Amino acid sequence: MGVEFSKEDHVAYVTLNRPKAMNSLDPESVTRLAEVWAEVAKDDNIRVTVLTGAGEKSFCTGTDMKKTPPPQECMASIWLREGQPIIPHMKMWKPIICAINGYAIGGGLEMALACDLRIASTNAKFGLTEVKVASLAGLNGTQCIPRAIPQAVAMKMLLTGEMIDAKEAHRVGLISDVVEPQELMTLARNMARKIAGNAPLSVKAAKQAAVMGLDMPLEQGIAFSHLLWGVLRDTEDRKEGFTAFAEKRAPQWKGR
Ligand SMILES: CC(C)(COP(=O)(O)OP(=O)(O)OC[C@H]1O[C@@H](n2cnc3c(N)ncnc32)[C@H](O)[C@@H]1OP(=O)(O)O)[C@@H](O)C(=O)NCCC(=O)NCCSC(=O)/C(=C/c1ccccc1)CC(=O)O
Repeated sequence: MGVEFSKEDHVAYVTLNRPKAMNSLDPESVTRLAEVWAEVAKDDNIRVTVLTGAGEKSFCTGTDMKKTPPPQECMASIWLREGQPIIPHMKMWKPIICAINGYAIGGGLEMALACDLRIASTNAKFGLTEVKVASLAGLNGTQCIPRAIPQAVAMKMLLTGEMIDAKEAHRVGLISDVVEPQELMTLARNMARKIAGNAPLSVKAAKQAAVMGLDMPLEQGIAFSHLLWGVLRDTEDRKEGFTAFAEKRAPQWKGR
């Protein structure tokens, strides 16, 4: 199976599973990913997702260039019917952690950029290499990489197609943590459990405020954030959070 999907303790694990092809995305994997993200979005038991790749060499090297023929349909009809194939399916207020276990190239790095947290193993390498194969980092790369890291480094990556290693990615802030390959999933699981242990509506609101606020002037962002706080103010979970603190016990979240 090109994509594995499992759930444990409010955490979903999505694993790209074509290690012999560096976990590149063939058409079947793209279709399956859309189904998996739809399930993640609608399952109230899932509070956070870890996206990773099988094996130790590669997270994902983007489009499977050997198994992806040009579609028979013209772009206009595809675009006006369903839009983009990958990133829109990842749009949700539940956080996604990308555990990058090797190469994150082309569409692979673009998927990582669509995640909220990026952690990587020491052997990871990052590149938007589409210009080397006469294509474009058109899933989100041309827009998200200059917003994620300093512009000079972003433009160098976009225009040369050169890769950067995990140390450099950490230095420029593309990833938050770098660990030895054998420690990556432990870190991902611990991070996911920490997030899943927090109040689910608060976590979603924090993501919504941060993501939507990035496109707003500061004053509007702060006003939006305060209104979101107001939305949470009267929830059962907020009362439970304050009561549990006073009673020195762990809170029991209901997600309402
Ligand atoms: C990652 C590499 C640098 C690794 O090199 P290495 O020498 O270590 O290993 P290889 O022998 O090269 O790889 C092993 C095995 O895997 C196959 N492989 C690797 N990547 C791909 C791939 N992307 N497609 C198909 N097959 C792949 C490789 O052929 C080997 O197979 P074998 O010979 O054993 O049968 C190196 O592999 C490398 O450079 N890979 C290509 C990375 C790349 O260029 N990625 C960008 C792809 S384009 C893209 O992602 C796009 C996304 C997109 C944008 C906008 C809208 C939709 C999609 C652009 C697009 O689709 O147009």
